[in-house]
Amino acid sequence: MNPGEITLAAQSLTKTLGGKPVLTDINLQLHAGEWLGILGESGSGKSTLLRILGRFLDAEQGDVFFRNEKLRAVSGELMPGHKAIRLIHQEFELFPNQTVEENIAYALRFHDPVYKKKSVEELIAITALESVRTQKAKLLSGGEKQRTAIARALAGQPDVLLLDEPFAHLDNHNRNVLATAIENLRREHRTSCIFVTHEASDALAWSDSIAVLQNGKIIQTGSPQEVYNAPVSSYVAELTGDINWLVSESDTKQHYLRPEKIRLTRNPDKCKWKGKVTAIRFHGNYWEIVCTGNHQQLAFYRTRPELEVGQEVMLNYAAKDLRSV
Ligand SMILES: Nc1ncnc2c1ncn2[C@@H]1O[C@H](COP(=O)(O)OP(=O)(O)OP(=O)(O)O)[C@@H](O)[C@H]1O
Repeated sequence: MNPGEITLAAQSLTKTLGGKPVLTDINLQLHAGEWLGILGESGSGKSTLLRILGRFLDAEQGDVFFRNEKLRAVSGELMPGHKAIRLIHQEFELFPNQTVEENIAYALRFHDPVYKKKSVEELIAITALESVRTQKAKLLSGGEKQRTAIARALAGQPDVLLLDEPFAHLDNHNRNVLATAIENLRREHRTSCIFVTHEASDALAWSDSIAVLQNGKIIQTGSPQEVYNAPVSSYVAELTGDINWLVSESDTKQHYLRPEKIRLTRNPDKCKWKGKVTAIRFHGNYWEIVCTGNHQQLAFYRTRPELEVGQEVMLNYAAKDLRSV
């Protein structure tokens, strides 16, 4: 597959479930090797969209294209799904009484034994499953089950991987292991992927591009930096990270400042906002300082605990960082 080639595309997809519009006029393009994150709140239609793209569900209107070829309706196929597009559900659907190796090998059952053995080894290494390779699937942790499902899907050498909330319910250790597996995947397999998540930090960290889904509509697409730094609405601004809204008497626009753009200053000439510290919250690798002044609240971050509740602070920020929507 050529880099830049469009692997999977959705054109004007519309879906109603239980009489309710769940997806409206969805247009998407996934390029070869690209990771597209679909970011949306619970109920925004993410799983439904993945099921349509993975060929498990038909849209009422619109089409799905794989390498420019319009795919036939799922209802007209003997089996749902598509060989080149692998959807990994949140339930993983492993064989519970088979080991990790056996679950992966099952996907390679039509290959010769030498290739099969080599592929299983490679996939176990990529997904960091060495320590549980002989364990039955039913005894695996959620993160291990998920990586086994990813390894098994990769065994079929799909062009597109569809991941439903890959980071949900993972503890920090399993998140880091999955992160390493994803990095291996991107480097060694160049697999294209669409993953859905309700966590902005995951979408920002793992996507080449992001599509924001709100009530079944894509309201913004762009690189993680574009979506974070130039959100199209207050909804996207708040969905993608912490926000301070600043009231302005001079216009009707909404102005905001990301907390990481705010600095402390001792120089009254540089002070743009004055207030008192009202709360200090420890987040492990940083402190969140909440201040109140002139009937407004503002939060910013510090890496050292040098402030106290009740202390007066003067704050400064660059004019370009005061954004408006
Ligand atoms: N079979 C169905 N019948 C009726 N409504 C449905 C059906 N399946 C999903 N829905 C509704 O469609 C909407 C979108 O569901 P979907 O599972 O796609 O959202 P989601 O963004 O993946 O949510 P979550 O993050 O909570 O999994 C929800 O309001 C859901 O209740």
